[in-house]
Amino acid sequence: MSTLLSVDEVRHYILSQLSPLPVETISLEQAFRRVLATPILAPSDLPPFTNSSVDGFAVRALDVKGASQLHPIELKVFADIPAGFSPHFTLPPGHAARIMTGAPLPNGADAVVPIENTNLSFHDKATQPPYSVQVFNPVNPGDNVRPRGQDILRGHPVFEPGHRLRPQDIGLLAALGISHIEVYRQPRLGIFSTGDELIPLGTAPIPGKIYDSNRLMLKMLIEQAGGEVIDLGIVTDTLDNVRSALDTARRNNVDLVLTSGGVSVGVFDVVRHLIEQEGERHLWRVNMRPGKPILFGRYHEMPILSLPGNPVSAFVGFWVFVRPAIYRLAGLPFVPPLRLKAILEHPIESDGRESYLRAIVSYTNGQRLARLTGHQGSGNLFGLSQANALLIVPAGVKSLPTGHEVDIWPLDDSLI
Ligand SMILES: Nc1nc2c(c(=O)[nH]1)N[C@H]1C(S)=C(S)[C@@H](COP(=O)(O)OP(=O)(O)OC[C@H]3O[C@@H](n4cnc5c(N)ncnc54)[C@H](O)[C@@H]3O)O[C@H]1N2
Ligand code: MOO
Repeated sequence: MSTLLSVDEVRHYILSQLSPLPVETISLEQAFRRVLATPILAPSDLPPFTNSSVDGFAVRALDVKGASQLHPIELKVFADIPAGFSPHFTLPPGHAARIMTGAPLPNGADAVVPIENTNLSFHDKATQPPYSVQVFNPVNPGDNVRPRGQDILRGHPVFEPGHRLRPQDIGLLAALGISHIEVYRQPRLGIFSTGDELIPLGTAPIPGKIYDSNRLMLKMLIEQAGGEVIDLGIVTDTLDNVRSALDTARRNNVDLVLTSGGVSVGVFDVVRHLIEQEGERHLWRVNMRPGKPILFGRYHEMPILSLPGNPVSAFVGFWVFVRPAIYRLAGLPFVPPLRLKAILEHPIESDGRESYLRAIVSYTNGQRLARLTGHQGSGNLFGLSQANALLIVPAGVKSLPTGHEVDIWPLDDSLI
């Protein structure tokens, strides 16, 4: 048997064949999970003006020096500053201005006394400001004041290119008044499943046939990774049908085609045959379990990544190769997936390929413990669904004893 390529070699090669997609301008409304293509510098200070962090009275700190519960200091209330109002006056010495949280501090004032430290209670918005206020506590200059630019100064870098926008980032850009941004175009992936045995969901069971589970799973995985899906359905095992699906993908200008099934050594493994005869097969078969017969190539320039039909092989192949490929197209830098350590609860046998086994990892006495879920056959989706991590056995290793420390990939956030 020819030597199999290593997982790292294959991933490296696939990434070298793909580049970030062209840049487009979109509105911030559409920006969730999109990847910035240009740096963003703060166009203005944030907050844009010095303002109060409490509801209370803006004062000159010197005026309330020595104030106490027994000896309050009384100040005349000069004005009212509701949020949204811009005060065009200077607070005269010996005076206070009623101010609401977020409202601009008037010139002359250098601190705010919270309403709780005065003889007054909360007023509703419509209430006229009182004639005077008694202050029970002193304040230092700057107390309860949020200076202009405290959060970020104009011209300061906010985000670098390659940053994927989260809700809080979008909130920040909105606060800065940025309504449009330049991002990499979202990767568009065409997907289809191959196999004469496949029937679509919603049809009655037929002897010898199985439901096409890969397409739905891969569709969700693509969307989770930030890609857009062009669903090309189920394709039966003929060269004509596979060619026609690939041509449809080309017409839809997909950035990458993802297929499942038909890449092993069977007579009906038509995806591989078609790519070998009418496209370019760049690589095939990786030293990995499950997922060995993965194929990468091109069909009339269009990159194609073909995953094995076994559902767990398709899932693992996606995690190991397709997700990084989508990230590359999306303009994200390659970051190796987060690996954590766990201790084996039982011995493990492997076949020497780099293995991604389905595991349940739990915390006991501050340690992560790992055990395998059910039968590890690459067709067994239940075992995958039970797992909260993939347990990685390195290439060349055939057995690991109880207590051995292994690497795991969390499949959900509960382990992080
Ligand atoms: N003689 C050999 N046979 C096989 C080898 C080998 O090296 N020598 N490799 C095995 C390995 S490893 C894998 S993985 C599979 C992959 O084969 P294919 O990619 O060609 O996939 P299929 O044969 O089409 O299907 C495999 C398996 O998966 C089921 N399947 C396919 N598509 C779907 C789908 N969309 N949803 C659910 N299940 C699907 C299919 O019915 C088969 O059971 O080859 C081994 N054989
Ligand atoms: O590589 Mo296959 O994916 O072992 O099942």
